Amino acid sequence: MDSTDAIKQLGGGSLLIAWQLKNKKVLIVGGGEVASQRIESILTADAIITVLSPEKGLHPRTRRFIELRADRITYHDRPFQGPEELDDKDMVLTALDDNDLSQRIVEMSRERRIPVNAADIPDLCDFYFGAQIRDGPLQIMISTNGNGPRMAALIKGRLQKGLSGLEGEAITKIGQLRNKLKERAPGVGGQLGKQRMKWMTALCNSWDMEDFTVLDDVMMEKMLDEGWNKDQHVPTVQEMGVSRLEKRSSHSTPTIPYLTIATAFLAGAAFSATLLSYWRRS
Ligand SMILES: C[C@@]1(CC(=O)O)C2=NC(=C\c3[nH]c(c(CCC(=O)O)c3CC(=O)O)Cc3[nH]c(c(CC(=O)O)c3CCC(=O)O)/C=C3\N/C(=C\2)[C@@H](CCC(=O)O)[C@]3(C)CC(=O)O)/[C@H]1CCC(=O)O
Ligand SMILES: NC(=O)c1ccc[n+]([C@@H]2O[C@H](COP(=O)([O-])OP(=O)(O)OC[C@H]3O[C@@H](n4cnc5c(N)ncnc54)[C@H](O)[C@@H]3O)[C@@H](O)[C@H]2O)c1
Repeated sequence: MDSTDAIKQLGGGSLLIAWQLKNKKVLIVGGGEVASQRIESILTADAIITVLSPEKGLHPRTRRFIELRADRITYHDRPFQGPEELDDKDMVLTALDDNDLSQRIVEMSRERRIPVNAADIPDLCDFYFGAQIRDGPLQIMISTNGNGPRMAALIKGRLQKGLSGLEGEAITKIGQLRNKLKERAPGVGGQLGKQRMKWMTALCNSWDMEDFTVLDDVMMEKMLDEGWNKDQHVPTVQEMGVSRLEKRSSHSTPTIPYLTIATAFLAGAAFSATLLSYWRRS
């Protein structure tokens, strides 16, 4: 990537970022199907939403969001009135069947330097939405940079097939462990920061991702006591007594992924007993 040619050729894409919208004010103009998808995405990001649309144009999903999430959504049953609608807003989204109005709202937003997305005018968008895969803290966005939104949805399906469905849980556990580590080794940057990063990186690299899902509070403390606190040793799965007999292979199979040896033994014993009694009867 760092070759001269590669550096000279950088460009033509968009910046992929995880925008932090918590408690920011988002205006959505329009209440149809696309608006309902926007509301879902924006609610996920904990923003405060204002929806503007005549009541007769509301999609049933939009209606449901408005009814059920009054804590986050203010709804106005009226058409867009003018630039004052943009006062205090941190982001503006249009999802309108009126291309001219959409364009004017983009211009108004631009004058006020408010980031704006117009669902019907890609060329004027400051950012695009993408197909999303979410699993707890794991967020994957697929973007075709405006070329083929349906393709993004199809690629999402492909990627989902390759995930175990346990990644989100594993990441949650890693997040908890990182917080505990930061409590033991506080501070930003410096030598300690480097050591912390090295330990976390080595740990993440050496365990199977799914193994992290079995960690509980006690095991995390043990890992830090017997790992980090002892010369920053990276504990192995075996040292931690993590026993894994079965790994969930597909996103769509909601089986219990981990069995303790005892449970597996009991299950095995019960199976053999059933088999034996069947043989005796026949
Ligand atoms: C990914 C997704 C996310 C989301 O919307 O949340 C998304 N569109 C989705 C679906 C979808 N959209 C359309 C179809 C019909 C088939 C087709 O046209 O392909 C389908 C398929 C379907 O519904 O299955 C029609 C369409 N889309 C845009 C226009 C305007 C235009 O292009 O002029 C038109 C009318 C075109 C026309 O009139 O012909 C524009 C945009 N749509 C984007 C995102 C941005 C680019 C993202 C990217 O390139 O990756 C961008 C640029 C702006 C934006 O919206 O931010 C979501 C799938 C989510 C999922 O299923 O998981
Ligand atoms: N980006 C995407 O993913 C995507 C996908 C499909 C369609 N689109 C485009 O997005 C737009 C919206 O699609 P949709 O299916 O939600 O359309 P829709 O017809 O269901 O919704 C249009 C909404 O605009 C509202 N509206 C109209 N005039 C208004 C005004 N003056 N003030 C406030 N609200 C007003 C209506 O009440 C309605 O709720 C279309 O232009 C479509 O081409 C984008």
